[in-house]
Amino acid sequence: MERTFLMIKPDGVGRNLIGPIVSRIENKGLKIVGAKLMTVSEDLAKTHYGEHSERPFFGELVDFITSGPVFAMVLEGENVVEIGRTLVGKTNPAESAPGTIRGDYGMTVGKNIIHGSDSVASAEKEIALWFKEDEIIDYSLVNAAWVY
Ligand SMILES: Nc1ncnc2c1ncn2[C@@H]1O[C@H](COP(=O)(O)OP(=O)(O)OP(=O)(O)O)[C@@H](O)[C@H]1O
Repeated sequence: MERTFLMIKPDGVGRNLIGPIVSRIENKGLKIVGAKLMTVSEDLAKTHYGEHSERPFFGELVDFITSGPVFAMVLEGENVVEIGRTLVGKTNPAESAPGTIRGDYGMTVGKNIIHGSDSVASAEKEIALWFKEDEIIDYSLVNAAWVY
């Protein structure tokens, strides 16, 4: 089954949004197979956002993501990468529709609450970067038959 990586950023954790965001994920029918509250090292931040290393906001982005705890998750489900991105919304909360996480909770691109993998390939890379194999749990949800 497909997996994706979502991470509630320090602004989302600091604004007590872990509960409301996790509720949306569970209500949608996605399965959480990994979850942890953690601090992000500078190395991890730089590797995760490596593709932006030449952008003018890179330093700010690394400072922000290492400024407080994040809540990292691995989610599983059919087509979960695309569904995860839809739940998250567009990068800029101003363009993100109401009903999406960024559309409902965010105001600026620099503090946009949550990250979600943008492709199956990045999801695989990000899961391997953020989670050890034994932190991901394989189990069945009895209500899966009502989702699929
Ligand atoms: N112009 C900007 N100014 C400040 N921060 C920015 C800007 N553009 C992007 N960012 C930050 O860099 C992150 C990565 O940008 P990217 O274009 O990969 O968007 P994304 O894939 O929607 O975001 P994320 O990777 O966090 O899910 C954004 O989520 C945002 O926090």
